[in-house]
Amino acid sequence: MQKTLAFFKILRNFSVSSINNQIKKETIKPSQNPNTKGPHPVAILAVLSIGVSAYVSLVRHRAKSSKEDMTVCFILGGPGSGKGTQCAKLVQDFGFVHMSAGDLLREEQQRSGSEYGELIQNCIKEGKIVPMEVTIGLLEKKMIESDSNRFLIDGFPRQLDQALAFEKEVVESTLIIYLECSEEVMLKRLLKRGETSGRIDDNTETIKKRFKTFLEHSYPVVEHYRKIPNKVHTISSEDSVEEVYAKVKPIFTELFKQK
Ligand SMILES: Nc1ncnc2c1ncn2[C@@H]1O[C@H](COP(=O)(O)OP(=O)(O)OP(=O)(O)O)[C@@H](O)[C@H]1O
Ligand SMILES: O=c1ccn([C@@H]2O[C@H](COP(=O)(O)O)[C@@H](O)[C@H]2O)c(=O)[nH]1
Repeated sequence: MQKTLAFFKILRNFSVSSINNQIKKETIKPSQNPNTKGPHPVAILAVLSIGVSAYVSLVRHRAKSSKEDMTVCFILGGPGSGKGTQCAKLVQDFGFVHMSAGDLLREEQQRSGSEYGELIQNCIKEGKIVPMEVTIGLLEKKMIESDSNRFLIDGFPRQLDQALAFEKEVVESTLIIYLECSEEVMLKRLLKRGETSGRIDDNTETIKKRFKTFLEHSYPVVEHYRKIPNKVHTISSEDSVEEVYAKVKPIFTELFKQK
C-alpha cells in the first residue's frame, strides 16, 4: 500500500493544530514551548474533532480507491507557463481533481480567522515560497475530502525538500509534466492576466521575483525528477492552448491505457 495515500500518517499530521505545532516548533524556543509538558487539552480536542471528520472521509475514500488506482501528477512550470489552463482541460477529459497549490493558499489567505493569512500574503506579494507545512496541510486536506483517486497537483512542489516530504508523507507521484516557456512569453501572459485577475502578484515587480524564485528553487525539482527515467515529460508551452494540449493529452491517454 506504499503508493496509496499514507492515510494514517495524514490523520496524524493533518489538522490545523498540527500545522500550527510544526510551524511553532520552528519559531518557539524549547524553553518557551508550551508543548514540552504534553499536548494542550484544546489541541487534543481539535485533533479529535478534525480527526473524526477526516476519518469519515478516509473510510469513504478508501472504499473507492486502492493504491494501484492512485494517480498523482505534478504539473510544473514557471509562473504563467499555462499550468492551470492545461489542468482544466485534463480535468474535463480524464476526471482529475485539480489542486492548484497557489489557489489553495489564496483561499487560506482569505479565510477569516486563518492565522496564516498574513504570512501567505507576504510570501505571495514577494514571490517567495510559503513554508511547506502550510501547503502540504492544505493539499492533504483537499485529497482527503475528495472522492477521487486522480489528482493533478499544479504548482507544487516548489522546492526539492517539499517534493521529498510530500512523497514520503503523503503519496508518490506518478509522473511530472514540465511546461517549458520563456520568461518573455510568461511575462506577457501574466501582465495580460493581471489586467483582470486581481492577483497581487501579477505585476512586473513581483513577476520578476517569481521568475527568480522559480529558477533558484523550483527548477531544481524538475532536474531532480529527470534523474528518474520517463518520469518527467517536458512540453513546450509557447504555442496556443490547443497545440500545447495536443502534446499533453496523449501522455495521459497512454498512462490510463496501462492502468
Ligand atoms: N498556450 C497559451 N497561449 C496563450 N495564452 C495562454 C496559454 N496558456 C495559458 N495562457 C494564458 O496565460 C495566462 C496564465 O495561464 P495559467 O494561469 O494557466 O498559467 P499558470 O502557469 O497556472 O500561472 P501561475 O503559476 O501564475 O498560476 C492566463 O491568462 C491564460 O489564459
Ligand atoms: O506550492 C506553492 C504554491 C504557491 N506558492 C505561493 O503562491 C504564489 C502563487 O502561486 P501560483 O502557482 O502562481 O498560483 C507563488 O508565487 C508563491 O508565493 C507557494 O508558496 N507554494
